[in-house]
Amino acid sequence: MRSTARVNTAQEQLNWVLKRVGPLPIDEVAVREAHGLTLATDVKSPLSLPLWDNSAMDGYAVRAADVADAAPDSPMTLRIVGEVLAGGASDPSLDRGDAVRIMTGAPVPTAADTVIPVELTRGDKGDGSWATDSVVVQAAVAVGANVRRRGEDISEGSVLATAGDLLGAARLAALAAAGVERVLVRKVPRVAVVVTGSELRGSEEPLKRGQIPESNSVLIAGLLRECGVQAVEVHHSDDKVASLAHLLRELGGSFDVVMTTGGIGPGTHDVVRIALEAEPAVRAARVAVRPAKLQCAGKLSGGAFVFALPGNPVSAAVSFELFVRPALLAMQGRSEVHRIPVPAVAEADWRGAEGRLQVLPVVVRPVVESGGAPMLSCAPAVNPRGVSHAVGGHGAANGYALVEADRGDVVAGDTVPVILVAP
Ligand SMILES: Nc1nc2c(c(=O)[nH]1)N[C@H]1C(S)=C(S)[C@@H](COP(=O)(O)OP(=O)(O)OC[C@H]3O[C@@H](n4cnc5c(N)ncnc54)[C@H](O)[C@@H]3O)O[C@H]1N2
Ligand code: MOO
Repeated sequence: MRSTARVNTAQEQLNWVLKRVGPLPIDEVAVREAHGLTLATDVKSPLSLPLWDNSAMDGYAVRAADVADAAPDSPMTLRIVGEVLAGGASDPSLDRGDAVRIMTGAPVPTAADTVIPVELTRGDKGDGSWATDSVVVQAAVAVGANVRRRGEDISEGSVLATAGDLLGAARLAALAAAGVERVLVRKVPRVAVVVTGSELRGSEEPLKRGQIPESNSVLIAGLLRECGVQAVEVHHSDDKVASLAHLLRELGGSFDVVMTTGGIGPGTHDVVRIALEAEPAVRAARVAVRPAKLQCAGKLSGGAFVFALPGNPVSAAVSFELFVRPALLAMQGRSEVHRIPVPAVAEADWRGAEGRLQVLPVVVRPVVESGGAPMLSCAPAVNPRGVSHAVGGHGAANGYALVEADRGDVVAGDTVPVILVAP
């Protein structure tokens, strides 16, 4: 492992990481199994949506010209010559003065051009009731009213989804509606997480002096799920350099990404840093960001990309947000790997990070100033003087305020960029 001589900016560190990761191979999966995956190719719609002209209302399919003179004082009576239900394949013909009962979603007969909702007609039992043999229309209707035209939503052959799209519920429904059964997606990285620290108590063990409950694996596994990595293998290292180095070698050969937390400081027992010293393509960097200034990342000899994150829980979370999340999305071939900062009004004063990008966990909420436009406000979720260990307050944060290195302190009422990170 080598160490950077100078302090990098967060952007430089991110660029360094992104240069060393690329999209994983492609898999073919059923649309119904593809939720949360990333599309690997553009998909053109094999069908037009709607597939054919169909009714937007329960009512009568007519020729608008036949009822052009209808009015409350000169109603017109139409002869009912058929009925089409949703799913019905019939195409009844209409002569002048004919109507066909039609239900929402049913194909509009070729000979009709307009649908009159049943509420606007008089039937067997008066206004708005259904008619058996003839129906009375008391108003003219515009040609094409209540007809959903073939292809008005999506035309056959047009691009329905683009390589790099996250396949969320709406996108998958669009593909399913267009008759797409299978899609090509990027493989999801296989990720192993190793937590280190002899002070960490496993679940259900009693707490002795000096011990704390282990929480970083819960944090990291959750953050991984939030960027598409569902299956995560978690290891608890015993804090011996030799066994950790052995574990990292093993995991490095069978995973795409290995993440560790803790043990990268300059301390005498910072075993991750020591274990990674033998890895030539891993780099220890000091980054001008607060928290999360210590970053070790790079390619393990076995092939996996390693992120050795600081042990402090909020530092680990911020490292994940700044460097790991974009890399994992890039590996999945996602077209957009960055979050979009939005402006929010600071609810309190706080000290900036003097020469470092401050990434402060905040609670972001919508506010409506009297008479003004609605906007967002943000309040520190943790004490800005001691962020990196404040795992409790961090739990309430739904975003991070990004205060640039040269900006100085923040004063209540200032506008600051925030990124929203809640799932
Ligand atoms: N002399 C210096 N000391 C420290 C420096 C420095 O530059 N010079 N940097 C500080 C910063 S910044 C950080 S961040 C930490 C990095 O330390 P490590 O990555 O070695 O982390 P640990 O010492 O192992 O742990 C730090 C802290 O986090 C708690 N922790 C660790 N793992 C977990 C876990 N899985 N679940 C919950 N909590 C965890 C651990 O108990 C410590 O309190 O170094 C500073 N020191
Ligand atoms: O810089 Mo450490 O990595 O914040 O808490």
